[in-house]
Amino acid sequence: MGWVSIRSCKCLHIFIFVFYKSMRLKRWGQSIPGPFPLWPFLGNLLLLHKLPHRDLYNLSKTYGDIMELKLGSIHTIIISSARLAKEIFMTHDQAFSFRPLPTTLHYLVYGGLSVAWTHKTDDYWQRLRKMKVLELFSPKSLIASKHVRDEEISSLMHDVFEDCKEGKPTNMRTRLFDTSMNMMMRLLLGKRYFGLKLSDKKNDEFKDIILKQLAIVGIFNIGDFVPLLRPFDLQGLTTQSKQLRLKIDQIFDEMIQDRLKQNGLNDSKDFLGTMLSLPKTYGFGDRLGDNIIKAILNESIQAGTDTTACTIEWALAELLRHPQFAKKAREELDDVVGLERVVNESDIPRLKYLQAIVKETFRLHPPITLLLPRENIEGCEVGGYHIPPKTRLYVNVWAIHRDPSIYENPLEFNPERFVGSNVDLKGKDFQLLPFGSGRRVCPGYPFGLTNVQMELARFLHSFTLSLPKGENLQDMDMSEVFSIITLKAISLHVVATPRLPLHLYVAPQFTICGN
Ligand code: HEM
Repeated sequence: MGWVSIRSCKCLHIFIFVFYKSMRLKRWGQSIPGPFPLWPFLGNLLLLHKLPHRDLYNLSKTYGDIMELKLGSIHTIIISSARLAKEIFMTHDQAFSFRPLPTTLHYLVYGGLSVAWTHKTDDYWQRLRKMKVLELFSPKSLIASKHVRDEEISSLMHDVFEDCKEGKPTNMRTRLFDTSMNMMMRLLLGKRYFGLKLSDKKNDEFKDIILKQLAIVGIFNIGDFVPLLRPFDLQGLTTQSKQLRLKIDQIFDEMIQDRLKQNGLNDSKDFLGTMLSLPKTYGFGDRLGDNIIKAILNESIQAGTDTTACTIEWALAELLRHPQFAKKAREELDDVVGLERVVNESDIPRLKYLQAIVKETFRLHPPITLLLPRENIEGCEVGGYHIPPKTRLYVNVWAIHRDPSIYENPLEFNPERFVGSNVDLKGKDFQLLPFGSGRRVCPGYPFGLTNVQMELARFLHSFTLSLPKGENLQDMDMSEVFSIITLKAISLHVVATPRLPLHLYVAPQFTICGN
C-alpha cells in the first residue's frame, strides 16, 4: 500500500513537473530559471516573508540575476544585477514603462491620476510630470524654495539642541519625519503641520490621516496577487483605504475651495496655488480637475517624506557604529565651513566625504528596495529570454547594491569606496540606483538628495552624537521593516552635544504662518 502511494505520489510529481515545464516553455520560449510555483493560486508567494527583498536576493543566488516567479496569478521577473538593470533601462525602458496600481493606492491616488501611479507614460503623464519637475524641482524652483529647507533644518537643529538642554535623548525618527513633512507641506500647501507647539483640531486630524495612510500604502495586499481572495479583503486594507480616501477628500476639497475663494491665486507661492493658477501652461485647459490636484498632493506626501527621513536615520545609525567616518566628515566640515557659521547648500559641492557617506548610505539602505513595480506593454527579450507582455518587473536594487563582483566587502558600511569615484545617483550608474532609472526615474531626486545631504551635514557639524545611557553600539539594532519604504525597525534615539557657538542654534523665524 505504502509503495503504491509512493509510486502514485512520484507519478503526480512527474505529471506536475511535465505540465509545469510545458506551461513555462509555452509561455516563455526558453524558460527563465526560477523556483517551482508549488501552490495552486499562490504560486511562489509563500517564498516571500517579511523582508521580500532579502528573500529574493537569496533566491537569486540559486537562480541567477534574472528569475521568474509566479506571485499568485502574476508572472513576475526579478532583476538582481547591474548588467540586466542596464539592459532594462537602456533598451526596454519604453516596453517596461507601465505602472501596475495596487488596490490600496487605487483609492489613495484617485485611480492612478498622479505621476507615479499613472499606468502609461502617455501625454497626460508627461504634462503632469513636467509640471511637477518645473514647478518644484527645477534648479530655479529649488533656489526659490531654499529658505524653506534652511528654516526647517534650522528648526530641527534647534529642537535637538532643546532636547539636549533638557537632558533627554532625541527621538530621531520623529524629529526627522516632522522636518520632512513640514518641508513638503510648505511646498505643497504653504503651511506647517507637524511637531507644532500648539495643537489645533484640524491640523491634528490631517496629520492623523496622513500617518494612517503612510502606514498602509506599502503593505503587501494578498488580493492584488490572488484575485479570488480580493472580494474578501482579508487584511482589511481596501476598507481602510476607502475610509481614508473619504476623509482625505473632505480635507483637500476644503483646502481647494478656501484657496479658490482667495484673491490673487497667482501670488500663491505653493504648489496648490500653481496647480490652480497655471493649468493652461501645462496643457490642462482652464482648470485642473480636483481629483488630479488631490492625487498629486497625496502622492507627494507619500513619496517625498519618509524616503528622505529614513535615509538620514540610517546614515546617523551607521555613523554612530563607525565613528571613524563621522570624525573624517567633521574634519572636512570644519575645514570647508569653519565653526563660526552653519553649513549652506553652496558648501555641498566641496563636501566630498559627506557626499561619499550619503552614497554609501543609499547603497546599503536604499529606501525603495525593489523600486516601484513595472509591467511590460509589449513582449521583449531580456538577458536572452523572451518576456511576454504583461509581465511584472521588480528590480532588486537592494541585491544589486550588495553584488560582490562590483563592491568589495559589500555588506560593510564603508564610504571610502566612493571617495574619488564618479558614480552618481542620477540613475545612469546601474550599480547604484536608489532613485530608479529610465523615464520613470524619481523626479524628486534633486530635492530628496539635497535634503539628505544638508540635514546630515548640519547634524554632523552642529553636534557630536552618542547613544543614550545604558545602550551600547555592539547591541545596536540594525534590522529593517519592509514597506513601500524600508525603515529601520527600531527608531534611533541619540544624545546630541552641541559643538558650535550657541547663537547658531536659535529657532528660525518662519516666513509663513503655522509655527
Ligand atoms: C531620498 C529621497 C527619495 C528616494 C530615495 C526616492 C526614490 C524613488 C524611486 C526608487 C522611485 C521609482 C523609480 C523607478 O520606478 O525607476 C521613485 C519614483 C518617484 N518619486 Fe521618488 N524618491 C525620493 C524622493 C522623492 C521626492 C521628494 C518626491 C516628490 C515629492 C518624489 C516623487 C516621486 C515620484 C512622483 C515618482 C514616480 C515617477 C514616475 O513614475 O514617473 N520622490 N522615487
